[in-house]
Amino acid sequence: MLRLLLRAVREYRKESILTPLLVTTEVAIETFIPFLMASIIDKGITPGNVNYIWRMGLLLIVMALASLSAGASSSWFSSHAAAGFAKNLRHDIFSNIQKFSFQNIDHFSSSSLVTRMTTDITNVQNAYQMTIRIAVRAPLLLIFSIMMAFSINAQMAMIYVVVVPILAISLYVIVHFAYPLFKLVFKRYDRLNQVVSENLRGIRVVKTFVREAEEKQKFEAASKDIYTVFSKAQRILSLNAPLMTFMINTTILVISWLGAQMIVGGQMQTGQLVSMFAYTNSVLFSLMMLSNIITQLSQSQASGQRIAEVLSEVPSIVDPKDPILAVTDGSVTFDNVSFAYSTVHKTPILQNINLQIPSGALIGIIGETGSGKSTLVQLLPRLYDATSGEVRVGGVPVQQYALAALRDNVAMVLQNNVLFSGTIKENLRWGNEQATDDEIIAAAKIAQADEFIQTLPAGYDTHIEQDGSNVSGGQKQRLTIARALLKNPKILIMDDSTSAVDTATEREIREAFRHEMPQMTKILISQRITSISEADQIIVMAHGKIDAIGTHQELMQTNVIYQALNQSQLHHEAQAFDAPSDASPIATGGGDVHE
Ligand SMILES: Nc1ncnc2c1ncn2[C@@H]1O[C@H](COP(=O)(O)OP(=O)(O)OP(=O)(O)O)[C@@H](O)[C@H]1O
Repeated sequence: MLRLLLRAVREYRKESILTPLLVTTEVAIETFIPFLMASIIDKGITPGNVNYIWRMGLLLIVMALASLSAGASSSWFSSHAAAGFAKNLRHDIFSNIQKFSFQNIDHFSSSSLVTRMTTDITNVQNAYQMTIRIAVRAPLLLIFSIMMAFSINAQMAMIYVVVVPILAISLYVIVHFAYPLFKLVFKRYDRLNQVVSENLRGIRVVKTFVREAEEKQKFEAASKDIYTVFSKAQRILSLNAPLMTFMINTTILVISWLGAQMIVGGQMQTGQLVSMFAYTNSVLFSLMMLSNIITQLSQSQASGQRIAEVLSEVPSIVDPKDPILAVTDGSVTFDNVSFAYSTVHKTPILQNINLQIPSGALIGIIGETGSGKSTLVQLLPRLYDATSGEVRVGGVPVQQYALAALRDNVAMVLQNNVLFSGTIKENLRWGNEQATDDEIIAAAKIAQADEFIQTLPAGYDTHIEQDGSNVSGGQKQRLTIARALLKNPKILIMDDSTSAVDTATEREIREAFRHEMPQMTKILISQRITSISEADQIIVMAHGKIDAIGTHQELMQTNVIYQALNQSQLHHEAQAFDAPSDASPIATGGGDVHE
């Protein structure tokens, strides 16, 4: 784990090395100062040697200044190095996430990835700064002070041999119990992030369904969970402070008592006792620092592990060794394909799919919800890879293509596709950065988006808000279709992506597809029979299998599921027709069904 994280030090190596070097200088000078003080007292003050006091006093000031500047610069370098290290870590994680397949993202969940990129990185940044500065300073101060104390009075310094191991063992026990709780805290943070991001993304739905109170409850439960675990961990850690204080006071008491005896017995001088106090303070202070470091590092260890997990996650879908860069046509073959989302829970979502789609065909896919329609088409641009069997596009197994080439040629429009903040033109150019204005308008015309874009005050330069919140559901869908068309793909998949478009406009889109892009294979997934009834072939999916393939007429004759779907939709339409006009869900020409 450590090696993986430390790769992010990179250009901050110089600062990371300079910091401990400066800290060593600081500590070496700092521990020599009490020794000098003792000698000023015993050789200067006690015998009244003013000259000695001046000389040593001056040296003392120089040493104090040197220690101060070494300390200050080490502190500056350490914060600079830690901030840079965190910046690089963030960059590395983000770059790796960009390579993740859907499967990799499913593995972590997006809210957990957010916690890892924010809270966890801040923890590791603090830990790094601590490691290169205080984690060097504390043990050095401990060792140097013990050495100096032994050189002054070995008998008295023996007290450290008792105190240090007692504290070390108690610290180990405390951290041992606190560490698992900190690991748990971060899992709770994931949950909190999930609640918050879900709420913010769905704020309109929350308000429409008046679910604010429930959402608040969900948030409070997640927040309380963090509080409970965190305070339990802190309760264990809080044992640390009284233990330290007890040990410090006992040690000072023992040294005072022993020191008084020795001075009276003539085995020790006053200056030496003063410096022993100073070293005792340093030893105990460094132990306190060490205990803080250990507890802090134990918290950060959980964060480090979570970051390392993301960094070491191998993208499950990558380019092959000698990738094919061109897709020759839009034909599709599924050769005995089965698929399961998780390698752990192996329940197959698709089972033994065999399918041949000729290039340029218009294919409809229908089936009850959860029957595997979206899963089936997601295998084409390799959003997921088949668990067994082979998926071919243009006669070539999809795994043999360069991912960019494959995805440029297999465009997908999802039901809830996303628009980004920027102008309409900028959004459409996601499909093709080089697209001319004429090409953009042509694609928008096919997607039946041009008409409404022209009515907007700034036309194609109209600004789209984040998530496309200032356009209607149907307008958004038409823009995302235009964006996909600009790729000029060999295969266009529309996964329920006209669900919010009224039926008349939807028909115009289909007509435009037929006339303007006959070479392109078009795969339309829909819940509405009217959306796919004109397709060359319709695939009926049920429970992850193909139940039937045929034209609308054939399926109406032979397929029970298709007949049932048709029947229920006719029934719904009739009900809608009978209903009072202001309650009618049937949209009329040009309007969209709002989300
Ligand atoms: N990322 C995922 N991880 C695990 N299971 C999933 C995932 N996506 C879908 N599933 C499961 O796979 C099954 C098929 O889902 P899929 O989205 O392919 O169905 P669908 O026919 O497109 O449904 P709908 O018409 O409602 O969109 C469902 O049982 C669903 O719960």
